[in-house]
Amino acid sequence: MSISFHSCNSRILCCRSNQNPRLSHSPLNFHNHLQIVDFTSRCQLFAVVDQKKCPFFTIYSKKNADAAFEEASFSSVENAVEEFTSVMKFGGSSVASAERMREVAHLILSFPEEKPIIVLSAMGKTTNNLLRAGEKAVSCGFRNVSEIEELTLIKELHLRTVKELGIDDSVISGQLEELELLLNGIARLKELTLRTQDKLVSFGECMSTRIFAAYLNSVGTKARQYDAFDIGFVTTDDFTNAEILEATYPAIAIKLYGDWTQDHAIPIVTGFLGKGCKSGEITTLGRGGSDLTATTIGKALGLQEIQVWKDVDGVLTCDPSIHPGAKPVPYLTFEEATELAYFGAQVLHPQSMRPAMDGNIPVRVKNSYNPKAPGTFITGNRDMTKALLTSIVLKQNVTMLDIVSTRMLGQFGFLAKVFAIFEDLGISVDVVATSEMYGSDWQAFSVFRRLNVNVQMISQGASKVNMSLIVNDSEAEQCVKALHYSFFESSEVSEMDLGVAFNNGNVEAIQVN
Ligand SMILES: Nc1ncnc2c1ncn2[C@@H]1O[C@H](COP(=O)(O)OP(=O)(O)O)[C@@H](O)[C@H]1O
Ligand SMILES: N[C@@H](CC(=O)OP(=O)(O)O)C(=O)O
Repeated sequence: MSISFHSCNSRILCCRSNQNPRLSHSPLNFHNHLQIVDFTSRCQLFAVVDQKKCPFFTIYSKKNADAAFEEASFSSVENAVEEFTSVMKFGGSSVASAERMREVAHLILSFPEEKPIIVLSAMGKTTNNLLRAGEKAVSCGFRNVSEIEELTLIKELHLRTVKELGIDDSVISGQLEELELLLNGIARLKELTLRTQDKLVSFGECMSTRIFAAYLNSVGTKARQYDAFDIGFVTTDDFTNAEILEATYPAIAIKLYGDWTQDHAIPIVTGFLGKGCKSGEITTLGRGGSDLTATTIGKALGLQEIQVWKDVDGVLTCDPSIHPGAKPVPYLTFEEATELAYFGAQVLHPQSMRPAMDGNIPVRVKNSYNPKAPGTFITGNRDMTKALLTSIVLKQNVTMLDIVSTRMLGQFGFLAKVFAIFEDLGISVDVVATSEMYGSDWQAFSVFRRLNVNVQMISQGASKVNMSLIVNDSEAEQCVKALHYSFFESSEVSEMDLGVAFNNGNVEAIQVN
């Protein structure tokens, strides 16, 4: 068996949903976790949390919750919370300065009928600067920590912002002091573990939310800041890439609703952050994780809509930094959005659609710089009759492995053995194309033929929503532009424009990623 490695490839992906039957998501059944107990019109929320899974985290043990239920006649209500209508997440680019924060505040207050929960990311590129500061602290010597350029940038941005917003810097002075102390510790230890890294980056969201909540209060809009790790965002202890645990949903519903009923104030919640269920330490949900924070809150509270505010007019037909001609995609299904995110569309966090899908809650991707643009509306399913191609995603620097063996013919378990090796090495496999013998009899693409580009592999996703094509890295961006022109810019567009003729003759979906 010979194995050859092709490195420096790119995987190109255009995503188009086929007419999938409506995905049946049963809305989250609160009544497994959360009983609404109606005591003489006062509504209390009880959560039954498995203490074994989250030892440090107890709301009610099953026993005393059951006892409470027996005492009270309770009526469960459809939505756990009537009070909140939506969750609005604003990414780093939307809150990058004092001026942007003012714009976002104005945007929120321009929907008086809404009762939103706000999720914020760190300001601008603060997360990247925190990571770089941590890396420098490992080797700069503890006497030089205060000279780290990125630390200076972070301090200047946040102190300038509070000054320009007219709020007292005591809102973040403690955070900045603690940040410098942590960098000193990293410098003394000459070590930056993933656990420490999560604590380090958490300062970004902790500061942006404190500043924003203080600003809203200063302009007369009552707001309350929350660190997600303190209100029940319970995760695995997989630092830098933690997964949210089920216990999160009832916990945050209780906390946010409970506080609201005591004292109405707009919740301003840190995106991206959680707390490890065993360690009790701060974790992060993976880069771009604030999207997941927002959809988790949407599901937990059974909200009507989840809004993800970015610096682009929604999910676009390709990355605008590759092709400025990219256009907004008006509608997507959760499945399409997940595939696009998974295969590299930076615009959404790969895991973020799951809570929205589970709770069957629509997601709207909007542009905080151009709020009048309709954006992209993501739901369980959509009219596919006119859809030809949805979007093109490019994921660079993937490695393609050709496995050729005459002994593969008719052998069962061959691929299982191959994947067991990948599992042992901790390598995730994006796409697979198999045939009983090597190579493929795919016909060429007219677009690629015009570019004289050799497609090294084609693979259709199991979901039939996407098709991946492997080409050389050096040719990838021109392929994206040419495909984008063929499908989204030239007047005559047909499936045969791509000159695609697959074995089975039908073009379910083509990913140019
Ligand atoms: N298909 C796509 N549609 C929209 N944006 C995309 C796409 N692919 C990549 N992007 C990039 O994603 C960016 C928005 O995502 P992100 O940086 O996470 O925004 P934010 O920080 O505001 O949450 C855009 O500025 C754009 O450059
Ligand atoms: N600040 C974190 C979390 C996040 O989601 O940011 P943004 O919304 O700017 O993508 C990051 O940079 O990954």
